[in-house]
Amino acid sequence: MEKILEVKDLTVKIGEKNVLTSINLAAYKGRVLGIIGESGSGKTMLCHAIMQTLPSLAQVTQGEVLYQQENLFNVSATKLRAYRGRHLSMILQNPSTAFDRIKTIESHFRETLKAHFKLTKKEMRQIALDAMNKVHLPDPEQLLHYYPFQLSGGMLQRVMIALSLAIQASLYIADEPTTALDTINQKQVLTLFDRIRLETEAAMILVTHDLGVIAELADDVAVMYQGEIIEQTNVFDFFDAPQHPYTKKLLQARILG
Ligand SMILES: Nc1ncnc2c1ncn2[C@@H]1O[C@H](COP(=O)(O)OP(=O)(O)OP(=O)(O)O)[C@@H](O)[C@H]1O
Repeated sequence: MEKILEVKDLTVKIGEKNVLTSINLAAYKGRVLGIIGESGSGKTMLCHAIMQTLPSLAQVTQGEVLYQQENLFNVSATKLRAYRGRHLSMILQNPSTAFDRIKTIESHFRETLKAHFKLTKKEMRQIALDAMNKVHLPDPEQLLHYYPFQLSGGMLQRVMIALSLAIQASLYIADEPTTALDTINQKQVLTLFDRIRLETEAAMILVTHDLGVIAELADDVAVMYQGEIIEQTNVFDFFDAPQHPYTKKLLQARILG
């Protein structure tokens, strides 16, 4: 298995409080790592630490985030920006915040592609159309002229995924990507992630509250509790042989629920 990203012994504080304590995890090519845990357990902070977008109050007191062997805490801001747009892709819970409301969908594709590749307008247009077709957006030609506010949340989520596909990101970090969507769109987005993982062999980190999402997509699971990973295992052992009392409780709650 090819390791794309590794977090080593990472501790992050806000004030006196450890929001992340000694986190160790890895994301592998073609595999989905599901991160599950209750509200406030540090899942979003971990995504921010990986993307190097921690709030300014947060202080990294120890540890590393290694992308292809390079510690992201030590790379220059320019290189980091290039990595972020090109290799590490964050799929947000609320897609509307990721778009500029005064720019068309085509402008978003152009800006993203221009930042990383030398392409003609025609080539960029074709890449955008191909990516939108892959995520089953209806009438991509027409959509290129639309503004973000003219699209539904589910469609915007798919445009965001299409943007990551267009640049061929090698790691997708999705923080509760389906929470804001209705059931039909949730299902479509999950199916899409599964296809992307198979077709592109990208690594994925998928943060969720939802055990159903874990069951459907994850290959490996990390359980977070109060800023720590308390259990990390493959998805089969997670459901069939949970070790930690908190994990057992989490699974029990689902059976009862
Ligand atoms: N800007 C901030 N300033 C201070 N503390 C923060 C800030 N953002 C988050 N925290 C704290 O960091 C801890 C981890 O929060 P985080 O948002 O990562 O949890 P989470 O597991 O993603 O929760 P949720 O599932 O509700 O999104 C929490 O105790 C939270 O109160």
